[in-house]
Amino acid sequence: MQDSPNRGTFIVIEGIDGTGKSTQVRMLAEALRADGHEVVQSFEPTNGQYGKVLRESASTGRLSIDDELDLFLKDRAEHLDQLILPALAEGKIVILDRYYFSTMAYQGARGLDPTMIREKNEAFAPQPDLLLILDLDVESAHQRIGLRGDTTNDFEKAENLRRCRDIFLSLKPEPFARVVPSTGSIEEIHSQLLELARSQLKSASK
Ligand SMILES: Nc1ncnc2c1ncn2[C@@H]1O[C@H](COP(=O)(O)OP(=O)(O)OP(=O)(O)O)[C@@H](O)[C@H]1O
Ligand SMILES: Cc1cn([C@H]2C[C@H](O)[C@@H](COP(=O)(O)O)O2)c(=O)[nH]c1=O
Repeated sequence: MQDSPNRGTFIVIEGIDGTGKSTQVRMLAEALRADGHEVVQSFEPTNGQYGKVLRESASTGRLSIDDELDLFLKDRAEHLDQLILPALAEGKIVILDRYYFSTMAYQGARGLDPTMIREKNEAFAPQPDLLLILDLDVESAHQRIGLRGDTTNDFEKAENLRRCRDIFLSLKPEPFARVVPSTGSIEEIHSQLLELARSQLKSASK
């Protein structure tokens, strides 16, 4: 899909469950607003009609792989249409907690070909300007999920997350991707992400 001209900046934060994505999306959005930017923050799966079904399936039992892929694609198309593309067209910064790289990783970990998943997504979903992949070993990620007060769900089984992590790391050579180790403190990781985002905004304004 072609990028539209005069658009805002599209930043995506990815990684396996428990790496700190939601924490960092919130902090990055606040810091960029403090810099004077208009920022829209959001997440996938959304709380829309398709996203709700997917969220429920994490505790009630996963759908068939075909139905799961179909619903993630529909949820994303609706998200792009209703929120992401309008905000970018207005020149805003959009920061997402998960996007189609999660589909490559999680539905790829269930056996689908990540390249096929990517092609299906990129037929309608624009690439982000900056993809920040938080990387953490599965054991530490599970500890953090436990500290948050949650038990692990059907998407978060250790073997599944190991495969997801490998697929996320396979994206490292992409020119728009940066892998950031998530082993440091929340503040340390925030500083790194903010520096990468500011540098992206600076190069886009040249
Ligand atoms: N760098 C860090 N060091 C220690 N704890 C952290 C760090 N980052 C986040 N946490 C804590 O780990 C837990 C999980 O963080 P968070 O919910 O942001 O992760 P997430 O990647 O969004 O998870 P999920 O994908 O499951 O929604 C939270 O309790 C958060 O406070
Ligand atoms: C976008 C997307 C998400 N998932 C999975 C990954 C998570 O385990 C759950 C819920 O997300 P949250 O960030 O923990 O709230 O959904 C997926 O399998 N495929 C996707 O495309």
